[in-house]
Amino acid sequence: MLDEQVSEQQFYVKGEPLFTIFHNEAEQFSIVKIRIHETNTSFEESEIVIKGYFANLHEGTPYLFYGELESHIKYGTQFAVHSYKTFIPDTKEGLISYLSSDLFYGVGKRTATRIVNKLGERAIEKIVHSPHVLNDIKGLKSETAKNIVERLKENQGFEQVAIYLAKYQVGMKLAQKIYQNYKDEAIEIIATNPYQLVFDIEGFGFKTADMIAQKNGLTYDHPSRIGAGCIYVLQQSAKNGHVYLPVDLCVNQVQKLLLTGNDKLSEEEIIHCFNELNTEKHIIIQEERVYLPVLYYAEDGVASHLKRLLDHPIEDETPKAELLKIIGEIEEEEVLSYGKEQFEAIDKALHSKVMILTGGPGTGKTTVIKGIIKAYAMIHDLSIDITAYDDKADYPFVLTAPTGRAAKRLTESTGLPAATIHRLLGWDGDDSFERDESKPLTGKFLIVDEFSMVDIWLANWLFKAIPNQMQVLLVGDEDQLPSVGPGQVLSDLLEHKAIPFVALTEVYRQKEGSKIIQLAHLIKRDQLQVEDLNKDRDFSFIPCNESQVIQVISSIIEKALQKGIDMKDIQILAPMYRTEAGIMMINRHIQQVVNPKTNRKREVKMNDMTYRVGDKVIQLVNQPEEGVFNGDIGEVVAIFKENENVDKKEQLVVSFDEREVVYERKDYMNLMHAFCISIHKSQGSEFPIVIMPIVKGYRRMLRKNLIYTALTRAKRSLIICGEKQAFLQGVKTVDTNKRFTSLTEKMNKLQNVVEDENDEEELSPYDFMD
Ligand SMILES: Nc1ncnc2c1ncn2[C@@H]1O[C@H](COP(=O)(O)OP(=O)(O)OP(=O)(O)O)[C@@H](O)[C@H]1O
Repeated sequence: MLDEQVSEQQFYVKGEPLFTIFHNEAEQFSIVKIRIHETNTSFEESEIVIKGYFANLHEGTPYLFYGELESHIKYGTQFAVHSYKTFIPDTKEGLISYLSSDLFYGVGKRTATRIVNKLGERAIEKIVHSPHVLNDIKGLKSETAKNIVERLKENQGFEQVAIYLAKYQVGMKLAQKIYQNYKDEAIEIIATNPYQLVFDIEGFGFKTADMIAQKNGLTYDHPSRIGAGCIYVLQQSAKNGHVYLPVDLCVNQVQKLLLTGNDKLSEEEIIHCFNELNTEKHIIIQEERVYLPVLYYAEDGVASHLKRLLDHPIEDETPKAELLKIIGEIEEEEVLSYGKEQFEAIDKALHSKVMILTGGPGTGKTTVIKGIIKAYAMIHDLSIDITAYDDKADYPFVLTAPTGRAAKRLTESTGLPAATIHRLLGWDGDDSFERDESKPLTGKFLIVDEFSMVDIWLANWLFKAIPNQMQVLLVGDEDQLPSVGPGQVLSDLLEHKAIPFVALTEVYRQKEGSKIIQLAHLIKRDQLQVEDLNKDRDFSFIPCNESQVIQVISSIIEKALQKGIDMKDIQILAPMYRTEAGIMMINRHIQQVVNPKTNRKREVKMNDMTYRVGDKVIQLVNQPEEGVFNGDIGEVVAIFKENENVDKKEQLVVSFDEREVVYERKDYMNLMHAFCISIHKSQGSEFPIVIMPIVKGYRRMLRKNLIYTALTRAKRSLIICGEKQAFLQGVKTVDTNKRFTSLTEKMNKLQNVVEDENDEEELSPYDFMD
């Protein structure tokens, strides 16, 4: 008979986890095999599969699970858990094995026995209420004693919070953050004012707060609800790229969001609440604009750091004649003659504190970067060879780009070391960096490639870390998609006009006969005609309708593989995930073509996906501790079963360029198949062969900058398949979703630039409403 820890009306299973069969990290849903110690159900075997939303279950620790038996056609009898808690044993043996379980680091059987001998069967209660009782245990280090108390408190408090939140589908990670933030008051705060969590806990959404509030009877006009609604609206708009929202538009969106049946909040009520949020610094209202503070200060930071840099002009001016001589020598070495724009770009970059270089594909951006580096080195009598510097911190050139692939490309094209911006700045894996004003970057000349991908937050961190004396060159293609994160830093800086810039327009690669480049520039200049889609050496358009697209892609790939082309060199790019010809469907079919099931190849299933050895996969989140980042592409090279490794866990090993990363089942969702990837994820990368389906079903996404970005990823060959009409319509559709940003204006103010009134677009907030 169990003690009073078990409520008699409920079915329970008391037992210890043996291993996890399935774990969904996002939802914290797990299926776990349990060794049964005791149960009041009719289940008679010694082990059972349980399922439910759990906080961290420790193998070997006894738990009490409440719930009910369920019978599943395929999986047999399972126990569906409604709630659970750690089972604290009250027998001497039970307590000893509990205290020596892996829950309490550093406590072995001997120490556990000493604790129980000394404190008796109510040992846990005594420790939690009077931790000093552990002081007298022989051989127990004070650090270990402290750890025991913390784990006990944490485990009990945290479990309660996790159980409470599991009802609302809030996962363990978030529950953990909430518990850390509020400790013992967590449940009280969640129940009485869940909206508070939207302010305090990153990742806790308004919708969840609203759900909890409704269950707990909070009214629709609760002041915290309006505040949380406003934060939610601003967070959502940041996901769409906006740095702020005009007050009118924000009020309107909050009003829509908070509409409950017939209960509509008045504009006055909402504005009143906005003013309070502003006073409490949860939002910033300025000039009829509403900002999230983090974005407001990021924008301010970019403007003021750029001003700081521009206020420290370059001191040595190289005479024109000397520069001409130097550039002439470089032309000889490189066996080319710089075009007029290219010469201007080199000259200006050498004489400017900060310069922006833009240009489409093949206009010579890389050629110019190399020219600038060589000329700078010659003027300042410096070596370009990094091995010539004993201390790497003395190396004058700092090359960087926003993604790993873009940085790698920069290294390949210049022959110089380049790193991602995150690595350069020493990212802590969360929300800050090691490098800033107090520990700035070292070096003399900073070159940032693919700058169109840099959002306002990252730009702020980057500019913050640039010391006064460093020269800066920002390189990008303004016609590409803007950054995924909020802001449009490159185009805002170009609009500001006070930073020197050169736009390269003459196309050099076209001279080598590239149809891809020609198409890119025709799209850029809005001159593309249907005849331009005729077949060429490096381009073809295969007409087909939406239902045929996957079949067509499959046969293109089959033929390519027969010709001996490596699948690594082929990349399918599509704009949408879930349509008939979307990324998910394409991946599923292409996996059959490229890497079909065989008896020899191991595979694992995860929801409706099967990962097989040999599959091409893409990383979906940043995992800096493993050295893999969102967008990295790799290959599944091994799959291990639980009994094949010391961790006793199923494992999937992916080989990325230089490293192998081991994924446990709970991490599989950080991966996806990558035979086809989204155009957004392809930014900053290039592939020898690109296959690009374009059909009317993608209509919602087909925009000039999206198609342009996809097309310019192809290095050697581009195959488009689909509907010509959809393509032609897409390249004519300009992305009118202007982002609300105020960087240009802030820079103009700081630098006293008078705005040209004719430049102001006639836009009102209502242009942005659905
Ligand atoms: N002035 C020049 N004379 C002759 N060839 C040139 C000149 N400038 C560039 N090229 C050649 O044109 C091609 C494209 O140049 P580069 O790679 O520098 O352009 P890019 O703008 O960096 O292109 P992408 O963005 O596509 O990488 C290269 O083969 C380069 O050698």
